[in-house]
Amino acid sequence: MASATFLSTLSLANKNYLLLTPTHAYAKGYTNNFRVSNLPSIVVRKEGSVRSQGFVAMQEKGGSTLSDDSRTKTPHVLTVAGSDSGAGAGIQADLKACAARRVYCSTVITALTAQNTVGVQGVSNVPEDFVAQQLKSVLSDMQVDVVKTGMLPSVGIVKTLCKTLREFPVHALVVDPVMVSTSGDVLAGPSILSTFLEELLPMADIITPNLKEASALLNGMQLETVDDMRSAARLLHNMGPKNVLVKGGDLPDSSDAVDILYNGHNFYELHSPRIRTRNSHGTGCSLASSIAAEVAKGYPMLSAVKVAKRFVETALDYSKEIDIGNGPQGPFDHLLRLKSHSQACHRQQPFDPSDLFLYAVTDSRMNKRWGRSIIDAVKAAIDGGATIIQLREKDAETKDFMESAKACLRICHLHGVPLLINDRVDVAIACDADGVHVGQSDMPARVARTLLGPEKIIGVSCKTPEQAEQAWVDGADYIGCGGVYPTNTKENNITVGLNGLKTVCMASKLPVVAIGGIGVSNARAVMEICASNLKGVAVVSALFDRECVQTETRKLHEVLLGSNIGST
Ligand SMILES: Nc1ncnc2c1ncn2[C@@H]1O[C@H](COP(=O)(O)OP(=O)(O)OP(=O)(O)O)[C@@H](O)[C@H]1O
Ligand SMILES: Cc1ncc(CO)c(N)n1
Ligand SMILES: [Mg+2]
Repeated sequence: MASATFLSTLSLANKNYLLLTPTHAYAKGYTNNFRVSNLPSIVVRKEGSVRSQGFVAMQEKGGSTLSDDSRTKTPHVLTVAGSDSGAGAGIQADLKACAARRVYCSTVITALTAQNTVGVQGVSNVPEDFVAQQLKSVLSDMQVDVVKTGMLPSVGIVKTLCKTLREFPVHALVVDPVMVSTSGDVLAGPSILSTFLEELLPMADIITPNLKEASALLNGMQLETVDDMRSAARLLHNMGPKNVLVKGGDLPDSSDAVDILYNGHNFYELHSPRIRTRNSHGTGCSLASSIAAEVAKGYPMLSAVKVAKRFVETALDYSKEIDIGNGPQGPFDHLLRLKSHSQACHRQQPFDPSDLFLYAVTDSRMNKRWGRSIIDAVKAAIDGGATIIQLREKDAETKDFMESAKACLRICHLHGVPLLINDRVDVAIACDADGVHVGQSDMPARVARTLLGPEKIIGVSCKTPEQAEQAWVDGADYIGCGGVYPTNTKENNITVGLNGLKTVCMASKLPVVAIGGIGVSNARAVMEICASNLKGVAVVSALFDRECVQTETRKLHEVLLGSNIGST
């Protein structure tokens, strides 16, 4: 939409900079994060006249960046749409889709709708001048890359938008010509059609009508087949938008959800399997927002549409069982997070330090030696009284490890026992384990926390108070301290002894589990160091390098029950 012009040249730190507006810089591809790699670095001043005037100072070729002054551009979509109180469509869907697609989303609200899974019970338009005020607030301050429109309920609002966009040009405009909700309620009446066609469509980089909307824009043309969708796309393209996506979500008798993209040169027939679900309210808004998000990241239109369609399909598939509202069309879950909480067997319990009481750590070599599978080993340990399981499978192939971990997780959850994965944060994520245990040379706990999120359990092996302090700072949930006694399970492992264990316990607020050479004969001595945060013992050989895992676990359980764990 915008043509780039350099506004002037400026000298900063004895180097020459070209001044251009952020929008122009974007339009020319001069930004760092838009995949235009062989261009000079962009410098945005944090304070002072350059930034506050809304300009981007771009260093001339060959120079270096002003490092402490540089800012990375965050992809930004502005949605101009109606609010849906049920939060399945409209502004709320746009915010969730943009969050899921990882771009920033600002919002200009054009109307409030009282809406739920049954239908639309009421609509109240926002006054035109207040829509104008919202648009100006956002566009005059923030560097919006893409504007996406949804419900534009009056001619005045459409005109206001077009006027403001001429004043504040953006990189791209995505128009979802929302007219009628799936429940059949009118969201923008026929009175807006002529302004829509004459003013808004010619400015659009893409329009995304569904079958009914394409038909309304084309004077009631009948659309029943994919060929009809192609004809409609061509006719709509003649009205000025650079791309047309006719969505076939409502195409009768089609096993696939087929959309037609036309860019004036080529047709692309985009298929995805049709998900059988009640929860498809807001697919159109979400698709358009996701397209806007990908364009804001710098992707070309065809890739943006493909990614967006795949995202909607994945989210619909994921959300099939979500049960919200009593009407015919429910919302779906953009962030793919709701299901695990609604399924009882996956309910994540908060970490309970007393789970460290009898901590069983599997070992692939020992299992092999005794001819048992990892699943049998875990079952036997749980039957014997293990209160937490860690899978430590140093030799396993990743694929096998993942499959066994999933099976073990099911068993552990049936018994209310948490399952942790040693070292392999990727495997923990892939099988949605309860957490990980990492050593000093593994992935730092702080990084694991970022990847796993706030709820998962993270344990760290520590031998010293300094390591224990770092584990706390990094957000670990517990410390594994050892080797308390010499052990063959781990090569070159320094033994810290009971004194080392006590020192770490005293130095930390975190719960501690002792590890290394511990078994029935010495577990009591370990627990008798009397540190209130020593919550249990972790055991490998004493359980798994034995003929009967269940019997050994039970014996250890009895010894621990007789000790005074965490009681002082
Ligand atoms: N059941 C489904 N399975 C897979 N994809 C679907 C399904 N329903 C719709 N889609 C896809 O979702 C996107 C949105 O299309 P749809 O025709 O549902 O838009 P819409 O009618 O504007 O939606 P809204 O209810 O938000 O107004 C399209 O890419 C479409 O192909
Ligand atoms: C507010 C709003 N915008 C768009 C749609 C279309 O899904 C809807 N139902 N509600
Ligand atoms: Mg729609």
